[in-house]
Amino acid sequence: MELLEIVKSAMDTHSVLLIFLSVMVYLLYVYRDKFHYWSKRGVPCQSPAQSIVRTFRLVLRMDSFTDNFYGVYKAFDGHPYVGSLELTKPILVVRDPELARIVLVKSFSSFSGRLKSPDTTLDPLSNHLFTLNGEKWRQVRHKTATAFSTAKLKNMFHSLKDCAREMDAYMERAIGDKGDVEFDALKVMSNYTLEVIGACAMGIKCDSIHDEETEFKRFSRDFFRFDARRMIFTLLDLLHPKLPVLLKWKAVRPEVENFFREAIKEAASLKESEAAARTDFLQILIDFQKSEKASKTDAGNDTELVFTDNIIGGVIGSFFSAGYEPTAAALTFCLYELARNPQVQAKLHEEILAVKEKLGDDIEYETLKEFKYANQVIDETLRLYPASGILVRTCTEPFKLPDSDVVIEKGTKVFVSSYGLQTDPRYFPEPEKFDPERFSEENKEKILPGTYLPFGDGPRLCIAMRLALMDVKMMMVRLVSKYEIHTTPKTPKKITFDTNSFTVQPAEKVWLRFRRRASTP
Ligand code: HEM
Repeated sequence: MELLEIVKSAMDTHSVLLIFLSVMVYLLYVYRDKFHYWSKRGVPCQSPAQSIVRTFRLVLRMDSFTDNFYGVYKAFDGHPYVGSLELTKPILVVRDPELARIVLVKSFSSFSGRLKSPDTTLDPLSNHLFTLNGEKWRQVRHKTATAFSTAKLKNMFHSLKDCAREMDAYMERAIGDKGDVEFDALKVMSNYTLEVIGACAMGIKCDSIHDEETEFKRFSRDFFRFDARRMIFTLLDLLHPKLPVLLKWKAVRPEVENFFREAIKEAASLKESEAAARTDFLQILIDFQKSEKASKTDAGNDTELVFTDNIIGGVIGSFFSAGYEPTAAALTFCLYELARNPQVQAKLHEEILAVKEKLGDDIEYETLKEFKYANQVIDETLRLYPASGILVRTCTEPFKLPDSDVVIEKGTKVFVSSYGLQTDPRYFPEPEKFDPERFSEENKEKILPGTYLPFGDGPRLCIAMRLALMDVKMMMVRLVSKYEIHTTPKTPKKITFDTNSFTVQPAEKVWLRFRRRASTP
């Protein structure tokens, strides 16, 4: 029996409690000094027991990441920051907009790290933009960002439209003569966004719209999934950073790694044999690699490439995972809120009719700009459901917190609770109310910097923000122009967050009814 299976079966029994209680007692004894790290520095903090319970709730997937840190945010009202521990390591939770801006933007040089970069030999595909740090991250980010220029986005828009047409055909077939259909919205939107990311990332078809459990779907989900394997990896890493390496424990499962390696190899060899120029991310990364190799040969330089095959694999794999899940969730949450707020949906539909009357039925890249209220709906949705309720940074050089003597030491992780800030009544009155007017032209200006961070902020801001917004907006507008969206008796009254995912995903199925509009032929 594989070690993982043994641990999994153990988790079904009470022995798991016993194991963790023993670990807690052991840790409390061995690391008793470290538990007072923050209180010794005069920083308001969770008690050691609270920190340990919080960490275990996270590792055992009893809380989502967002809720876990939101608990800290709520409990320390009036404090700009809160000390806590990840088992024995100090972490700082930021709950003040100005400090959030300092960490993410103004003092980026002191907080340029995010997660620990995994061992490159043991776990090569785990090295990508989310985990790279320092100069390597800067080089990869700088080059990869060119894949999201306006010209490239315009090209991607054509791929989006092809996928949207396929989606239309799927919806129409499902609705048939009945006039309406009930869908698990996240599933259908995930099928669509995976198809989009396949086209943009590798110029391929994933064949996911027709609802089959394709390998692309399974492995893209698994790339970042917070499953039992990753839970053990996290725990080992927290106990001692060398443990995963010593035990040869990889964050990305070997099957997932092999799948992406093979898929990339196949797509790359197809490109070699094609005459037409390609503009997908993989092609762009391959081109970087080629020019890097050429310039190193010319200069007689044999230093390691930035765009190695492993980095290309990691970037593409992470794009698949980070690309399709949050975009699908954002679309699902938009549709959910539109269904629950018919007056908002009616206003959006009016805007769509007005724009179509002015510019014609076909939505083009330029036309998208006209849908101002659609932007407000998306902005408000991402306020209530940000893809990541916390933004993580690692301190890369000692930093003195403003107006205090507290120095954040190199290596300390800093968590900005974006969900806490975005749902704080001080910054967003009646925070639970879905109100797109908060983002109208005149109200938008009143939003305090550092309180609205759905794509993060600063140099590590989501690299694909413009693509994601274009994708969500186009599909939402298309759907609302053709269908009325309604809740059903099965639609959850309130969204709870999935504890098995790093990103904000609904824990329950979001059932919605799509009814063909009378005016649609
Ligand atoms: C609605 C959809 C999306 C949302 C809400 C979202 C949100 C985010 C957030 C909050 C971060 C962290 C930023 C920070 O730490 O400051 C992030 C980072 C990132 N996102 Fe997205 N994202 C979305 C779609 C995508 C897509 C489609 C891709 C890829 C095609 C992508 C690729 C990335 C990458 C690579 C990073 C890491 C950037 C770095 O550290 O340099 N995201 N995203």
